[in-house]
Amino acid sequence: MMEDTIAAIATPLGEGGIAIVRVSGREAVDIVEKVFRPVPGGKRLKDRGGYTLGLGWIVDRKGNHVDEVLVTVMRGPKSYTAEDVVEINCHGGVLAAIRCLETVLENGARLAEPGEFTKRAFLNGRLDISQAEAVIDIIRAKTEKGMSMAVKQLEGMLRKRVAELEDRLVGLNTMVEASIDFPEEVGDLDEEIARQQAQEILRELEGLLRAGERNRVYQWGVKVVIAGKPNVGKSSLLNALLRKKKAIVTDIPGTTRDIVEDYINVKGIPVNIMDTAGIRETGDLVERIGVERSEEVISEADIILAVLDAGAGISEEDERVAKMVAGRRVIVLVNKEDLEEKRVTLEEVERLFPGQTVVRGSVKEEIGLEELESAIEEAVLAGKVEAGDEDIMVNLRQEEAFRRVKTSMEGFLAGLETNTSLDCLAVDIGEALEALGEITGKTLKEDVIERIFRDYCIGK
Ligand SMILES: Nc1nc2c(c(=O)[nH]1)N(C=O)[C@@H](CNc1ccc(C(=O)N[C@@H](CCC(=O)O)C(=O)O)cc1)CN2
Ligand SMILES: Nc1nc2c(ncn2[C@@H]2O[C@H](COP(=O)(O)OP(=O)(O)OP(=O)(O)O)[C@@H](O)[C@H]2O)c(=O)[nH]1
Ligand SMILES: [Mg+2]
Repeated sequence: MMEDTIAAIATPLGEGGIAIVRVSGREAVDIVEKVFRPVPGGKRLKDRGGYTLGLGWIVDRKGNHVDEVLVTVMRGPKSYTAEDVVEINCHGGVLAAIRCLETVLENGARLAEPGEFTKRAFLNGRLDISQAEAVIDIIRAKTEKGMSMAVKQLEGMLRKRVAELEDRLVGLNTMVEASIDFPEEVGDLDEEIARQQAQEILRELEGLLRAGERNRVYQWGVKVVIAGKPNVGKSSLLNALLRKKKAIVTDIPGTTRDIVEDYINVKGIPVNIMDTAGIRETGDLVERIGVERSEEVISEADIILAVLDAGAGISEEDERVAKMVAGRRVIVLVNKEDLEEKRVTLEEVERLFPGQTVVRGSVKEEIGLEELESAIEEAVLAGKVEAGDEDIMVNLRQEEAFRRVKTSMEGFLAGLETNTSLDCLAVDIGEALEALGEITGKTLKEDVIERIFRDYCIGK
């Protein structure tokens, strides 16, 4: 149990219906008791049962009413942190929340660090670290899909899978240790069984790593940059995908100069989409800076949407764009297909962007947009979709640990082949178990734990 009692505002600072000041720790009830005055006939906090609400006033040292509030008591271990928690529900104004918080801090609570409530839930064993990490993923989720995967993680999806792996490893370890400790009784290690077990563990690890890599895009999203020469319809495309008139569209080449960006949801993938200045040689200083910026963001894109103008035909400027994006993941949109006179052939597009996905359409007539979104999804998931992969999330920290488990298991298998000593095999398994423990937080070092929670919001 932690020493200090911590407090923070758990809701965003701004005008709203209600704001919550959360207090957690051994003295949570005592501290709030000092500043809470129940309405006549209402119970004192000490006498309240867990998970009940009481109406009253928060009063400061001078006896002034700070705000009218509802107070919830949740007694540990039945609370978010597994400690005594008191939540003060005050009116949703910035000052109401700050004044209630100050009153609690003046009476012995300390301001909580970012993520400290969740950290306590972890340190007190209510959540493992993969579930604690899921809490922040839920808060930051940008699409339904990202949200639903984070919720599964909070429910303990990865925790369960790691526990199963751990069971298998412990089983394998028992086999090896028994042969070391009681060679007469159990005899030599049955290498065939050990090999099979290790291979099964490896297969499971590979599945988790694959699913993790694929599913991370639903959490983090991708950066898609619209590129092309002036006047092909890049800004029109941005607006069409956003379903709002965000960027200025005119028939004057060189309209866009700044990068215009926003987020769209493409089949559950959060896409940061950017419109750029049309690429061309220009004497206009402002436009030239715009073109430089385009080149910069193009170089950082995950996917480039290269737009061509079916009516204008291929020009030197298109060649320049093609060179710029050669070797990258590109989706080509041949735009303005609604025009009578078409001057762009598929052969030319194929020559310019060999092997890339081509979509023909018209932003003006809203033709080809669906196909474009599917092409984005395909490009993002290219090579990553595998039957049997599930909605499991594996973040980079967890992935790194899984890779170490994998390396140890490969070492174990190699050891079996070369008849290494049993002691060496036991070391491999020990290392695998240690790395696995980092995923749930069993064997995490203090500084890593600190780093994980530092990214959280105050009050979480
Ligand atoms: N007002 C409020 N709303 C909130 C939270 C909160 O802490 N306060 N939460 C978080 O920020 C989330 C809810 N998460 C929670 C998870 C577990 C427990 C809890 O008390 N668990 C105990 C007892 C469960 C029971 O009643 O049996 C336990 O697991 O032992 C509370 C909140 C979202 N909404
Ligand atoms: N006929 C036709 N015109 C289009 C289509 N898409 C865009 N346009 C027109 O093409 C012109 C240029 O569109 P923009 O979206 O401003 O082009 P841009 O590529 O952003 O141009 P810059 O910002 O100058 O690089 C506008 O007059 C649009 O209305 C289309 O599918 N068909
Ligand atoms: Mg534009």
